[in-house]
Amino acid sequence: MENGEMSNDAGACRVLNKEVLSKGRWVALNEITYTDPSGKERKWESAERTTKISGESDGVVIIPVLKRLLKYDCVVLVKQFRPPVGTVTIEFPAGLIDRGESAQECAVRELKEETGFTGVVKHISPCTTIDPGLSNCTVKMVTMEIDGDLAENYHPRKHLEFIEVVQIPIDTLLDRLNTLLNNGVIVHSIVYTYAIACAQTAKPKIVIP
Ligand SMILES: Nc1nc(=O)[nH]c2c1ncn2[C@H]1C[C@H](O)[C@@H](COP(=O)(O)OP(=O)(O)O)O1
Repeated sequence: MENGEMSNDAGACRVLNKEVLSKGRWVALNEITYTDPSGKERKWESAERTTKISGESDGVVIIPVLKRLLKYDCVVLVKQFRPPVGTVTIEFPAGLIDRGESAQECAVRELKEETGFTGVVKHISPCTTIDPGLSNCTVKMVTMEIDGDLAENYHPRKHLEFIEVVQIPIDTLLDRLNTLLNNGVIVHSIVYTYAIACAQTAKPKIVIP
């Protein structure tokens, strides 16, 4: 490309520098200098977790499905007060990966801590971005199955007292989330997206007249 010629190639964008503007115990505010698709130098303010381990996901988000004999499959969600939004949220169980821990180990530990359930990991996604306009935070989405007919899952005892566990049949998830939203709760986008996907792919119920 000739000097001064415009390009719209996002692949040509580069981060040139990252300056830490402020650093707390958990989060840092960075100013990133980068080149836009036309080659022009620009700045971007960005948050970064101080717990970040280079090359690793910051955390896991777990999609736990509770299966019981003769019962509808339920998705297991957690309800808790979140200071940044100043209200109660409905989220998938989630947490930060500890140093030396795998995503699989983290998911099993966090599910137990937050819900009391013992689950089996079925699938782990690659690193996915959570809010790329705001931060470089990444998570692996971990699908887990909980056998609700196992004795250890009859009366699950969670370790975190301020978290409420909510079990919702998957075929009613979108409706139930909308009801919760009307009552002042904020639903995490990942949960809402999952609910839309479930609703849009659900097989129509057969009604026998
Ligand atoms: N952004 C944060 N600010 C805090 O003041 N404290 C934070 C932040 N992120 C995490 N934490 C603390 C709170 C917990 O004691 C630990 C672990 O959180 P974890 O359960 O792994 O993750 P969340 O479910 O997303 O809170 O870190």
